[in-house]
Formats: sequence, C-alpha cells, structure tokens
Amino acid sequence: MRVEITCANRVGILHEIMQIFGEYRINVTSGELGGDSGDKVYLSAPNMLATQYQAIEKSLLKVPGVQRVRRIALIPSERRHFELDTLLRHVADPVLSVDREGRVIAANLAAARAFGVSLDRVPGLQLQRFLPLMQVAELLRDFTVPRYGLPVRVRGRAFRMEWSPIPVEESPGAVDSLAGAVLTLQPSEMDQYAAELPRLVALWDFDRRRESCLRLQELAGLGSPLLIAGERGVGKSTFAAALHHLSPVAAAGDCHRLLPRDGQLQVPAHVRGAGTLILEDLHRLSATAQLALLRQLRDLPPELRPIATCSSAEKLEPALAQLFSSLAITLPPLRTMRPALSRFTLAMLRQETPQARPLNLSEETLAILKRHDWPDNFNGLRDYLVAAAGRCLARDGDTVEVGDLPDLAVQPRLPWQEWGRGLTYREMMERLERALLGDLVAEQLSTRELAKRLGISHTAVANKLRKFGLAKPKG
Ligand SMILES: Nc1ncnc2c1ncn2[C@@H]1O[C@H](COP(=O)(O)OP(=O)(O)OP(=O)(O)O)[C@@H](O)[C@H]1O
Repeated sequence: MRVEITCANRVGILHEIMQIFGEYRINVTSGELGGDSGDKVYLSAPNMLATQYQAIEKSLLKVPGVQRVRRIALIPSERRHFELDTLLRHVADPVLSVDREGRVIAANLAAARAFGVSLDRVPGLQLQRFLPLMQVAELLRDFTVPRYGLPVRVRGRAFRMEWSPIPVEESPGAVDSLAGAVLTLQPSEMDQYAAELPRLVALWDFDRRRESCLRLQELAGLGSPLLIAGERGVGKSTFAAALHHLSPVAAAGDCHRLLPRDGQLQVPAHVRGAGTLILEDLHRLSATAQLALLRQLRDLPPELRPIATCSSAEKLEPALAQLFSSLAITLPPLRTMRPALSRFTLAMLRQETPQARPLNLSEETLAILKRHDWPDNFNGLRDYLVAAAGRCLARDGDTVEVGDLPDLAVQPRLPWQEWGRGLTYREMMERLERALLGDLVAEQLSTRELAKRLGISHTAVANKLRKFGLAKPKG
C-alpha cells in the first residue's frame, strides 16, 4: 500500500511520521518528498493491511502540521518509471541508454528485437556486441558530443543513430557531469550509396608503405580534399578511414563512406555537418556521373572534408581531378614491396586470425608468396592466407607449410607473346634486361647497390650497364 501525506514543512515532522509507522511495526520500504509546493510525503509500505492503515491514518492526523492522509496507487517516481516504460514500449524505433563504459542500462522492445536478444537480456550488455567496434570506440571517446544521423549497421540492417549525452549537472561538456547517453536508431532507407567504414586496424608501415603512412599523418591535419590512389586492394579504404581518425575533425564530426551504385554516386541530403566524407572508387563513375558529383561537392560546407579513392588520378574527369589536385597519396602495389612480404604476411595473419595461436611461415612458403605478383594486392593475400592458416590450424601445425597453401591456379597473364613477336629469345631477354636496368638506373642507385639488389656481382652489373649503354659517363 502507498500513502500520500500532505503536511506543513516543519522541522522534525518527518521523524514523527516515521515513528508512528514504527509504533505499528509497519515496514516502510521506500519514500520520497515532493508535491507542487513541496508539502507532500509519499511512503510505500507493501505489507500494510487496510485495518492498520485506518489506525495509522488517525494517529498521523494528530501530528501537528499533518493536514491530509490518503491512499494512492503509485508514488511519483514509480509512476514516472511506469510511464517511461509504457512510452518506450510504444516507440516503434529502438531506444536505449548506455553508461559511460558503453554498457546498456535500459532498452525498449524494438532495441531488443534489433539486437536479436530478449528484452530482459539487454541491460548489462556491451554496446560493441551490436555496433561496429570502431564506431563504439569513437562514440565513447567523444562521449560528450551529440551525434545526429550517424549511419550504423546492426545485424545487417541499416539505421541512422542519434546519440544524446545525458547531463546531470550544470557543467556542460564535462564527461563527469554525464550520467550516460541515450541512443535512438531509425531504420535508414537512403542506404543505396552509404557503406560501413572498414574496421579500424593498426596501419602497416613496412617498406614503401612507411612513406605512405608518414604522408597520411602529415595530411590528416589539413582540410583540403584528398585523393588516395592505387590498384585494387592496396588499402585505399583502410587509409581513408584511418585518415579520419587521425584528423582533428574526428573529435567533433562523423565519417561517412559512399560507394558508387550503377555508375552513380549521390551525396545524401543529411550529410552536411562537419566531418569526413569518403567517396570510394571514383574510377567506376561515368564522365557525366563524375561531373554530377563535382556539382554536389561544390555545395558541401567547408567543414566536411572529401576524401576520394580511385585507381589512378588519370581516371578522373579534369574538373573533378582539379578538386583533388592539391593533396594526394598513391599507395604502392604489394608486388613492389617483396622485401617486406614476410612482415606483411605475419601482420596479416595476426589481423585476420586474431583468436588463433600465432603462426609462422616456412622458408618454402615464403618463397612462393614472394614470387607471386598478387594482382589483387592485400585482398588476394588475405584470402590466400586465411585459407592456408585454416588448413595449418586444422592439422594442429604452428608453421604454414607449402602443403597448406591453396594452388595459385590463376597466374597473371601478361601479353608476352604479343610483345615478343618477331624477336628471338635472346633479343627478348636482352630487351627485358635493358628495361629493368634502365628503371633501376633511373632510381640513381650506385652499381654496388644495384648488384646487391639483383643478387649478382658488381662486375656483372658494370658489364651489363656498359653493354646497354646505361653506364654513367666517367668524370
Ligand atoms: N596499411 C594497412 N594496414 C593494415 N591493414 C591493411 C593495410 N592496408 C590494407 N590492409 C588490409 O588489406 C585489405 C584491403 O584493404 P582495402 O579494402 O582498404 O583496399 P582498397 O584499396 O580500398 O580495396 P578496393 O580496391 O577493393 O576498394 C583489408 O583487409 C585491409 O584490412
């Protein structure tokens, strides 16, 4: 039973009221003060009987200052809870609140359904079980920043998320003043072009990739549009997402990623605030679509930084290329980084099989991997290694042996025959040798360095350079 007591605000009155309940040996389990003019005491005594209430009511009315006593169905905080629960139950979109560690405190039925768990199991679960790890990390890092329209995917379904921090004190902006955050998810229809961000990985900075990583860091702090060029699978998307996280806008803005669909790329109307806009694979757009995109980009606010990825800047229409002409990074293909192939391979194995025990590579395996040209670059290497690691783990091995490797059935087909028509074998080899040495000489390497790189003697290099007229004139 719950009672409401209207009384004067007198020192000691609460003590006298509670004493009466004590005298009747009635256990009061909860209570609060309130009312419009602060003149009400609400008490909950679940085991109080109707006869006990009549006696208590009389005693209470004798206390100086007590004006009225009546039974009520719910005390105000219970009513608020009840109303909130009812309200949430009737909201069709998922709504939930989280604490500062990203643990779910409360959620409605729609949220439980979206997450695929029963409602009673949602409280206490970690948000990262349902949302991409990278986004949760970003949200928790910038807990105090409200976010609107953030694209997320929950179990394959696209939503737009609103993130509203819950302040409890009058010190806006301070994380300590927040009780947590409320998230609402609205099913998103516009997902024709939007795509999830690639997962956040530690960037590999081996061999020529080191230069790209350093350049990325340099350019992250700037605001101009940036073009990331390179072959299929060299890591363009990975670099674009990393750039957002390295940039100062990551603290205040969101990262949106758009992919071409049917040769078009449309910037959705809600993408207008500060942040990073990743425009993927612009080489897949027709000339008309590129110019249409350019018109949209010109209308974007300057706080939204466009980052484009493309197989090569030459594939862009001149006007679009102009927009991305000041800052660019070209990522090197994997076949040009053979000296670091074992490091890439081990890093890739760790990244792709994080739960498995660390694996090594046999010398023969590494030799095969090094010889291959990896036309799909890291994408090809990843799939190949995942398959090989699976076989190695299945036989309980700790070193990937040649027997674990899938066949490299598709060898790169280059038009050698076409190229060599009319030449003898000797002539073909000579031209090949000359072209290769010509490239190396253009890098300004000394003959000693050249000999080391090619694994032949210094004298042999000097003779060949002389033969092909590539030796530097003396003097
Ligand atoms: N520097 C890097 N550090 C860590 N992982 C990387 C790096 N570069 C590439 N990867 C990995 O290589 C794979 C391919 O990268 P990504 O998808 O970014 O390439 P892409 O050039 O955008 O490919 P596509 O041309 O298919 O769009 C991914 O699995 C990614 O995790």
